Amino acid sequence: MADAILTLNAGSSSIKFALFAYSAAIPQQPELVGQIDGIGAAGGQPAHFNARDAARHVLDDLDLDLDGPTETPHKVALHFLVDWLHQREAGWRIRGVGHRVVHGAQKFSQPIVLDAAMVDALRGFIPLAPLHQPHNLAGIDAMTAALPAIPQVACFDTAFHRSQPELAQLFALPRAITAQGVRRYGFHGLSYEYIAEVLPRHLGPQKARGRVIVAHLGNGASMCAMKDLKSQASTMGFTAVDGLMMGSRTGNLDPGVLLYLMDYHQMDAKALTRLLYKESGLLGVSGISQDMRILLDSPAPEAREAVDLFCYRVVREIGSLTAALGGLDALVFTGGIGEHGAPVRGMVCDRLGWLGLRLNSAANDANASKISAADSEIEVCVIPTNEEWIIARHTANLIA
Ligand SMILES: Nc1ncnc2c1ncn2[C@@H]1O[C@H](COP(=O)(O)OP(=O)(O)O)[C@@H](O)[C@H]1O
Ligand SMILES: CC(=O)OP(=O)(O)O
Ligand SMILES: [Mg+2]
Repeated sequence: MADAILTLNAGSSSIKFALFAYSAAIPQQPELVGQIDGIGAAGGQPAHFNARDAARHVLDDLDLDLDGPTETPHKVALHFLVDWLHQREAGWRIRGVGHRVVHGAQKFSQPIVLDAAMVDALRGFIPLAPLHQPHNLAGIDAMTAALPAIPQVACFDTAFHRSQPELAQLFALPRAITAQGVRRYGFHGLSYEYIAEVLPRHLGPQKARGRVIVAHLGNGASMCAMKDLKSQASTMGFTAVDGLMMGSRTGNLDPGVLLYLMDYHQMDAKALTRLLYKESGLLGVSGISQDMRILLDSPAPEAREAVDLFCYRVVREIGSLTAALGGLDALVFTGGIGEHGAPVRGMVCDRLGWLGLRLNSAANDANASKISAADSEIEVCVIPTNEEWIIARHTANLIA
């Protein structure tokens, strides 16, 4: 039996997992990788499970009915996954489980080995990330129950941003509220940590340490301004609803809109949470879907407007982050939309000619790793992210 590290990334509508061979240097490619997505989808749509081996051969691909009499769809999905892994992991001995945990607040700026007190502390951050933290914790609970003797490690989405200058983390609130931890945290840190690690290979060591914006455009979307491969600023703030427009989240919003909805539409915190996180973004503006692929294929003007607004907001925030960095040397696209959405990258880059950015359209259409033209003043890259590998490596280091 060979030793392995299991990683779990339990998101708002999906659970991603990967199994890595455990060695002194964890390989970037997992032995087993898969996901359950479409968890809790509207209209009774089934969830979907897919798993592939190291050669990317499909091991299983099936619809899942997660409706249970008592348990939430996420919990049913986790039970399915634990059973499936039990059957499939034959030949592997799991030595540690690494979890993506979205919020570590000010308390955690490094990955940690979990114990009961730590898990309790993480539960205290649920109000800061209502769409993510409960699912992260459900994943930790399920794996602790299934593998009680195996160390569980939490890797935080917020940790990478703790290097930001104080001004980038502050809201213009009274000090007493700031002191309670109401500050800008930033998320998708495991993805940015991966990009920072591989960036010198793409840009060369010198430019990689320059002024770089990384656009992580997935279902959740944010951008990170980096210098010296460290986070200087991010579009996400106190929670993962801030910044860019997302699949079903608003991104930044005039706080006056919330006051208006509370005062004149009697919406309470629960109703506003649903509105801001689940009913807005690409889904709310298009009225069709939160899936960028569906909107790009749709002839409906509302779909077009949703995509246009998404790109416009990315461009506006690139302007803001460029100002924070004092200029721009390179732009990196990652995440599902960033890696595969050539039309989105094209629309964003076409609006950045004022920065001296020139796109190589053929390279962009081919999802090439470098998509800027030879005469572009800004180098533009597409780099597939690998949050799972970052989690596996931290886990291996901590349990060694
Ligand atoms: N070929 C594609 N073109 C455009 N968008 C795509 C493509 N493939 C995936 N996406 C989009 O990527 C998003 C999901 O990104 P992903 O990073 O997997 O999300 P998350 O990890 O946040 O669940 C969806 O909006 C999906 O439509
Ligand atoms: C923090 C966040 O938005 O995560 P995700 O993209 O997985 O929804
Ligand atoms: Mg993601």
